Amino acid sequence: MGSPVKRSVAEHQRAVLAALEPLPARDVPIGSAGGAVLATDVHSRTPIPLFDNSAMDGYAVRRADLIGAGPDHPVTLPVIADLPAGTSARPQVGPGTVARIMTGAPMPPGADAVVPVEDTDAGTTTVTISAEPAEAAHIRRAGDDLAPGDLVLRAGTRLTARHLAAAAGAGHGTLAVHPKPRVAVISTGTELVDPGTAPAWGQIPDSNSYLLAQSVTEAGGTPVRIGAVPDDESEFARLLAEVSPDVDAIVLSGGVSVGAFDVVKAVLAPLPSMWFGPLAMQPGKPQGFGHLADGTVVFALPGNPVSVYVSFEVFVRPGLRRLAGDADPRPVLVDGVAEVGWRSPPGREQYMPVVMDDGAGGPVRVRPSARRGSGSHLVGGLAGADGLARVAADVSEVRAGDTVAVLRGVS
Ligand SMILES: Nc1nc2c(c(=O)[nH]1)N[C@H]1C(S)=C(S)[C@@H](COP(=O)(O)OP(=O)(O)OC[C@H]3O[C@@H](n4cnc5c(N)ncnc54)[C@H](O)[C@@H]3O)O[C@H]1N2
Ligand code: MOO
Repeated sequence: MGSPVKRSVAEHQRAVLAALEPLPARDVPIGSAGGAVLATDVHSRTPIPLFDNSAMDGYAVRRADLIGAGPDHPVTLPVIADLPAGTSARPQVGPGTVARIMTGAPMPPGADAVVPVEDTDAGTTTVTISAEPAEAAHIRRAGDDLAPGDLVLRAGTRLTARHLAAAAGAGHGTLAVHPKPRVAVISTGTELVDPGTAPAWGQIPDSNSYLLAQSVTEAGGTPVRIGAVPDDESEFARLLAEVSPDVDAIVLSGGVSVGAFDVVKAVLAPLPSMWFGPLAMQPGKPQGFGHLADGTVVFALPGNPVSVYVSFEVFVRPGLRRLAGDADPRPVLVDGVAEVGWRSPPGREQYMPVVMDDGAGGPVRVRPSARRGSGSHLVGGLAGADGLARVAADVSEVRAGDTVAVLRGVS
């Protein structure tokens, strides 16, 4: 049995992204659009502000009535209306009169400035004003911010709180977004038990389905955690058929290597739409990717927990972000300086879980987070990892002081 040629990490990442397209856009209420990627440009439907309005609680006045007013020359005028924010009244403010006005209320016709209440005696039938307002004082003009038709948000924006506020202010109750991918998570392995239950001899807790479900959430998807299933081919095939109509993607762990009971490979490798093969990567060597006959995307990851974490960050997260509409979902790496040295297997691109020390303004410093390095079974050490240091396939040893590329994890 010879070793098949290994695909590089970059080739596999390209193959994954090339096979995926953003999910078709749909209109959703803006209250549900947070975190999604906008599918179309959004323009303002109205001017912002919508109408000239007061920036202060005070009095809408005709400035000409108050030329020369001051503490030593107070001017007393009748109050002809009371205008709270939200009023539909539009009283005419004639010469020698004022209207009491609150912040956000529309400026009444005839008035051309606002005097803050602090510069008055706060009267309600007549008011004594002891300041001369500047021209157009404390008026917020219609369209100061945006004119109708102005661009508010660009297609491709991942919507955050401030984007939603701008869209709402511009008159939009719904937005066209790429939906969040729904992603089923299934762990395969007869040895797996639910965490917290006592494992019998030979059994271990299923950690992968929890890692993957939470990773899907953190990547902006909606996880459907099925949990652990035994290595039974017909049961596994039935489960896939049952789950796939309800989801956009399925992330599997385990059963993709060359073992005698590798159920994922046994059931899926015969499909022409699935690719299986070794990657020149450590950890994460055996992988599968493709889709089921109904189009559901499948990521088949190796079972070792660190391999699952690394494979998610390098392939699955970018893939899910592509489904979610991100134009360039490839991971962003930063430079880090190795605090200690470690070994890397020749011919495989290594992803070493590392602690990242951001330092005080200096370069990021990194060191392996697990006592025993990048072993793919070291699930305990994952908890201390802030990111993954990438070591090129042709490098067999990282020395203290070397610069490595680091993929920062979700914190
Ligand atoms: N003869 C060979 N054996 C192996 C090779 C190889 O090239 N030749 N590759 C090794 C590498 S590298 C990896 S990675 C694993 C991948 O194997 P599988 O994807 O088939 O995974 P399993 O055998 O099902 O499990 C591997 C390991 O991970 C544990 N595991 C599985 N699922 C979970 C889970 N949900 N939670 C926690 N731990 C899990 C499982 O018990 C095994 O210890 O193959 C190597 N072997
Ligand atoms: O590829 Mo395996 O994930 O190295 O342990």
